[in-house]
Amino acid sequence: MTALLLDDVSHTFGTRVALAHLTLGVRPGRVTALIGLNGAGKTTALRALAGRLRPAHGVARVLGHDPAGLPADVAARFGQVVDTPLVHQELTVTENLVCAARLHGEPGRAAAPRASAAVGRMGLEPWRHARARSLSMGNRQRLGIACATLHRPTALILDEPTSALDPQGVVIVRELVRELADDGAAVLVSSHHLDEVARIADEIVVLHAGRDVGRLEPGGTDLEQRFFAMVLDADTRAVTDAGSRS
Ligand SMILES: Nc1ncnc2c1ncn2[C@@H]1O[C@H](COP(=O)(O)OP(=O)(O)OP(=O)(O)O)[C@@H](O)[C@H]1O
Repeated sequence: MTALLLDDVSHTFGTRVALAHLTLGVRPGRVTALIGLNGAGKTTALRALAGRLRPAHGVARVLGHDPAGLPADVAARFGQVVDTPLVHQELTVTENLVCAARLHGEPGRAAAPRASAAVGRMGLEPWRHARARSLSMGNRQRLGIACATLHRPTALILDEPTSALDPQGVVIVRELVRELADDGAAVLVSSHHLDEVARIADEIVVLHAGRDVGRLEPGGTDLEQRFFAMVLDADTRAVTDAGSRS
């Protein structure tokens, strides 16, 4: 079964095309990376899966359901960090994690140990009792990822999860994502960093101007060169198509 699905999804903001006929699916146990230049459409694709945007055309599905109205038992198996993390600024790190555990259906007695384990896992011990609003950007990102993953989701979407992280945080997130996938989760992650996603992804989808313009083999060589060749080729085709229409 495809756990995360975008089927022929298109969306525009005014005249600006954000997504054009994007189809992709992530199966359990797989990590798919969406890679593209600024404005390529990565966040829009993830917002459609997070239920934050209803695409003008096409279908988004999380574990077989419309993400805008996930049943509670399905929401409890889903994790996401898209746009801003679901973190309450006035709560402490531990309180946020307990809250996230409860929201994802953990019984009361299990929430505190889950929160404690997540604090350790994400390297947040020194800030365990700090309010979220006082955290640095990187630690806020660590907390957001912890809140989205401490219930061990079977479907997970992460929008640029390492953008604010130091090298230690990058390794922590890399190992966490790979571990969840190896335990059977379907993970869709967006990034600008080819070398980073090449280490965790089973498949790399190149998005450009809202379109899927090709796939890169994570273990392949010259990824950067091949990425730019795909983007250039897509731009050349777009200009040629526009010319032949006029
Ligand atoms: N709320 C919005 N209103 C208007 N235009 C939008 C909105 N959200 C996205 N866009 C436009 O849609 C296109 C895709 O944006 P999106 O944020 O999905 O790209 P991205 O690949 O995530 O970019 P980045 O790497 O910079 O985060 C861009 O041209 C962007 O300007």
